[in-house]
Amino acid sequence: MTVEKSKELYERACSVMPGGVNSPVRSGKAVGSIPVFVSSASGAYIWDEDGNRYVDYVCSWGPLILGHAHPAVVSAIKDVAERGTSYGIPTKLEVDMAEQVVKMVPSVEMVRFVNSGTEATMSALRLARAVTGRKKIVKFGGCYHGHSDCLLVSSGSGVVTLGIPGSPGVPEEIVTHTVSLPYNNLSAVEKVFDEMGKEIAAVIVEPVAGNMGVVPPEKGFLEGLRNLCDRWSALLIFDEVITGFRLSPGGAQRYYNVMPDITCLGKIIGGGLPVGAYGGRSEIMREVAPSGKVYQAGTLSGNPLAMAAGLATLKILETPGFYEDLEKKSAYLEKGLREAVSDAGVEMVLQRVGSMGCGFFRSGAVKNFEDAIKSDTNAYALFWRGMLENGIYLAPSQFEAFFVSSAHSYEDLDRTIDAARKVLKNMRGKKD
Ligand SMILES: Cc1ncc(COP(=O)(O)O)c(C=O)c1O
Ligand SMILES: N[C@H](C=O)CCC(=O)O
Repeated sequence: MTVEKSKELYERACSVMPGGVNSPVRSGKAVGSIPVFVSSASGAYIWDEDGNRYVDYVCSWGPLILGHAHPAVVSAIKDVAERGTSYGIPTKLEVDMAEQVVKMVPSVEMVRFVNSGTEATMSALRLARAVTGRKKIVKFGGCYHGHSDCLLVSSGSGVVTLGIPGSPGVPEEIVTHTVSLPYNNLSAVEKVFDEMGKEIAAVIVEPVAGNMGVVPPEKGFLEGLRNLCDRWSALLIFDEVITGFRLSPGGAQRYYNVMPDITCLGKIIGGGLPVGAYGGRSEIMREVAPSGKVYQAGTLSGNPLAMAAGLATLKILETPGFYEDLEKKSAYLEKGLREAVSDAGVEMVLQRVGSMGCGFFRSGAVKNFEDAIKSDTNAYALFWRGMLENGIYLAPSQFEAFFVSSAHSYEDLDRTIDAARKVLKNMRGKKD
């Protein structure tokens, strides 16, 4: 396998873009590689500039639950593009899309579309602070909610992958109102509420953590957060940027049957185009300008191409049996990988919820960030490079998820399991 063209592009990229990429997680730094440069994609596959084909489990970091270039999504985008790409004036598509989201996500009665998950969480927090008249927010170590200042504390995703402790440029005064606690530790949350409950505006949580690898909520954790927020009149924000429309048509809130006050959405809602959204009960959402005073705006918000791609995607997700099929495929992959791990005698813990999962190179279940960072990242790097050589594209970080899409065939899954078996066997006793 040659990646000469990717190498050339990477050299050019590094002289004109920081680190050669437009988002840090794309860099292969953490796995001792250069990034491969993609030239095209279809279904479960991506092709790089050198013509190598890979089965893709990054799926654009989650949005592509239908796989790449799904015909219905492409056709919706083409159809709209021919009539204009942006107006900055309301469209019927935005109304259709908002109605669709309200129909699918149980706790959302009104929604505002933005352009990214970062905007969604940032705006949700502003709204929560305005509604409660309080300043403090509680988040959890290893959860990632985008890169807005007050949320870049004990963050997952690229922040942990690249070993960045916080971020220079974020003033201390801004993060003094952010309290970070261990995921799945309800008594730590209780303690903080006992100390400063009347100052806490909101608790923001990834209902399944997907940015420190994949860490499911322990039984009672989400319910406990709901109860504490109710007791102290704080708002519960579910950051469903990853889990929204992935775990069920109604996201993690439907999957676990725990309702937040505000839901942040992104990724799948845009069908592969840049969209985010935040929504909740009408009485809360009416506080957003122009019906209320909480300011939040966007030149391209509700962009017709993005609305069309999102709507086409969400409609397909309503097909009866869609999530059952995805679960079967994901369980098949998990079973095959478990067998490969056990046959190879390598220490790897597989954690999966629905079609998102990850393998931590360590022993024992991972319940929080502390556990996750004890993984052997050198072993992951070795595994990643081996899988790439065998035509399987995984996230270039131990602390990200793999995603199964409806486009992955059982043949693709078998190919992945065979590759893992071969790579893991070769790894025994070897480290970076
Ligand atoms: C849970 C979660 N929240 C928020 C974000 C931020 O979204 P975006 O990258 O679209 O700004 C991400 C991913 O990046 C995410 O995984
Ligand atoms: N883990 C991030 C989102 O889920 C990865 C996306 C990015 O930051 O580029």
